[in-house]
Amino acid sequence: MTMVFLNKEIRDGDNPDLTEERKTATFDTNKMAEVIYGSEKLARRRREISQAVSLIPELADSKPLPFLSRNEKILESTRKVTALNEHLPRLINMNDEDEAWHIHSEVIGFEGNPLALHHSLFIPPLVIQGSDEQHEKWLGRAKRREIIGCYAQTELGHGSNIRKLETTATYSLSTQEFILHTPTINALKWWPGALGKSSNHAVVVASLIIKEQNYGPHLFMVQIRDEQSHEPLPGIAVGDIGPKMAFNGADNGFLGFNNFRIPRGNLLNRHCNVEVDGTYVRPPHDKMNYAGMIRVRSRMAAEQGTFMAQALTIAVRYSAVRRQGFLENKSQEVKVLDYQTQQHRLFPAIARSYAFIFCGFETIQKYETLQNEMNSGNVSLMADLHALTSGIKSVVTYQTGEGIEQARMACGGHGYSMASYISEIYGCAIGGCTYEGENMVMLLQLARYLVKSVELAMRGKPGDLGPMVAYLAYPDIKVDLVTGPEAYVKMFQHISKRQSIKATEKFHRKMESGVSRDEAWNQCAVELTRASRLHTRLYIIETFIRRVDSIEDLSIKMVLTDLMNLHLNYELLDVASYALEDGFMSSTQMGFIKNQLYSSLEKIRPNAVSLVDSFQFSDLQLRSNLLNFLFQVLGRRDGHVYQNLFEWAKSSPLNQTEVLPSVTQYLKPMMEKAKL
Ligand SMILES: CC/C=C\C/C=C\C/C=C\C/C=C\C/C=C\C/C=C/C(=O)SCCNC(=O)CCNC(=O)[C@H](O)C(C)(C)COP(=O)(O)OP(=O)(O)OC[C@H]1O[C@@H](n2cnc3c(N)ncnc32)[C@H](O)[C@@H]1OP(=O)(O)O
Ligand SMILES: Cc1cc2nc3c(=O)[nH]c(=O)nc-3n(C[C@H](O)[C@H](O)[C@H](O)COP(=O)(O)OP(=O)(O)OC[C@H]3O[C@@H](n4cnc5c(N)ncnc54)[C@H](O)[C@@H]3O)c2cc1C
Repeated sequence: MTMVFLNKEIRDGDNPDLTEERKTATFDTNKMAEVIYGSEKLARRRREISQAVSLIPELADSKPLPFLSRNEKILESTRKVTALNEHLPRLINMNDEDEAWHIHSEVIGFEGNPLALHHSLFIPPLVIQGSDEQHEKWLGRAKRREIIGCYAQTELGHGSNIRKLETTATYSLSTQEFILHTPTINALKWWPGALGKSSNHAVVVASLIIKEQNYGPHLFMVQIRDEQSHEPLPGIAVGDIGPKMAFNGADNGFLGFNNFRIPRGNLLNRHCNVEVDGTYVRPPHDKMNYAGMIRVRSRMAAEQGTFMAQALTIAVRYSAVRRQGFLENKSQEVKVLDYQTQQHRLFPAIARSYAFIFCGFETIQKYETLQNEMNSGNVSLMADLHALTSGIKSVVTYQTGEGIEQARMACGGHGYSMASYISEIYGCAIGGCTYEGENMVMLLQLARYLVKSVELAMRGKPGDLGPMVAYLAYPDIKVDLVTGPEAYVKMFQHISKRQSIKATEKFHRKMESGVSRDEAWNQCAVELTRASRLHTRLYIIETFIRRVDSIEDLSIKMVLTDLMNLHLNYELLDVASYALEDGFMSSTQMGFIKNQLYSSLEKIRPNAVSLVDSFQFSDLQLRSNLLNFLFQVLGRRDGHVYQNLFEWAKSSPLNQTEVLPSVTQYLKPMMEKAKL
């Protein structure tokens, strides 16, 4: 039975420790979900979709994935994604990307699947870079899933430095074709998700060569497999790159071309073109072909925020049912969630999840504005958004990795078991530190922008600074943190500005001493990446404050203010040395920040479980359901972890027989031999 108690859903038969937590919450989790996901409708749709999915047995896992071989994982993820394909039109609005993302992550989970990249990396570049005629030819087919595609950019020898990609697309004047070629082993495409065994099409990034001149990376639509037999087309070598740290339900692949010909019309040519006579038509921005990467990076804050939120949902629920050790009362052991160290481990990460999701939605909107502007020929926003998303991508992926690892440790030994599901989430999330631009490389992209901005400010041209970096020209006026969030922002601005200036000055000094520009840059790179991180963390703080300010519901605003204060104090404490160094922050202020942090932990404690419940991940999504098979169990909404852990262990294939061949073949003979 389900009853509503103080606006909170309490279910009969749940672990009483979790029920007690849900009763103490001061807010309604449905209302919080509306704030997290942006509207009542979006939050409600997620619940409706989860509910509908839970009634379709074939969408549940038929086996626990950690017990499967790689082939079985791929078969199972493909079974689910194709079954889902059949149900999709009934379950979601097919034009709504958020609904599509939600239902896929719910059904497929983190292991990846052969269609994951089709929607996130194959269709979007086709939309962004393809002309209307090309949309007509391929987009409908792709959307209907008549063809399956991937995004093939990275090569064995080059991923970060895409100007040096070795795959060539040489224009043949005589046949009006492009000839795709892989001149060396290093030039093999390497890593693209779903390329290895599943895709029959790829958006391939290759260096465009016309009359022996290299025009740099361009995007081409390439059919790589026969649509009937699924065999690679002649001139194509393609396969799987083997098991990875995660995403083992997906077939990341390699791809090589042996003078493989494609029609001239396969260059994605909305913004650039090669005419019949070989004349190259330039795009309106040099880096137009990189626009798709900005798009993916702009989505990563919200995405990573939800990855971390899933790990935290598991860890916080478990911490509320796990009892170990004593506080004052020696007759009953305490919930581990009552330990200050446990709270310090988990609550700042909850705050970051909220912060990343809020920041993520703002960034996605910024990208949509950019996309509309680009469509009408205005590319002036590209540089700003490239810098911003480069920083956000790097900071959120790193901090998400930290947060998930804390969640794992917070679950003690059971966190280390695959029954927790946390290792799978971790493996997937930290991939984000590398994919879509290695973090250091992207931080250095933002640093270019910061250095230029500092130079403008130094040259007395603060009016030329965009709103994102206007603070670099602000005067240093000491602040009293007691006055609230704005003072924290000013303190952070000082820290970030000082680091950007220090790094820029060091860079200038190096060049003045005769070191070349590139070498000077490299000698300052650590300081430059520090500046980028500080700038990005400041931006995330500002978006958090903006979001909380905009909330009208008082009960929600109060708990989010507690979470925001925790975030402000945690972030500032983490970077305080920068402000202590130049005396901008006093040791008294430092003590104040620490005390505020500890008091925030206490304030959040009664709301901790409801703060993670508010993300409204279903048990299926956390792989904690027992729908029609035993699966990961630690984050279950009902909190019954122990009996389900035992069931999980019993379902291990190793336990299907009492005596394993390893014993009969090796251990027994060894022991027998020892007796002689
Ligand atoms: C449906 C879902 C199902 C289930 C869901 C459940 C679970 C799964 C969840 C998630 C998983 C999802 C997806 C799968 C995972 C992975 C997919 C991964 C895909 C990839 O990785 S694709 C490959 C990505 N590769 C990269 O990002 C490469 C990085 N490198 C670069 O971008 C460039 O090389 C770099 C570093 C920018 C340098 O380029 P270049 O050398 O050309 O430029 P310069 O450095 O010289 O700079 C010159 C100038 O140009 C400016 N600039 C650079 N880039 C841009 C840009 N994009 N826009 C605007 N301007 C740009 C730069 O700032 C310089 O300006 P300046 O001269 O300073 O003014
Ligand atoms: C899970 C996963 C999925 C992926 N999916 C796809 C996909 O679908 N399609 C696709 O095309 N690619 C994909 N990739 C590839 C990915 O985009 C690249 O691996 C990534 O861009 C990093 O490039 P790299 O491997 O060349 O790293 P490298 O650049 O070789 O990095 C190695 C080290 O060198 C450092 N480094 C490199 N250049 C610089 C520099 N200029 N300054 C300072 N340090 C530097 C880096 O910081 C890093 O520490 C995927 C990768 C992963 C892990």
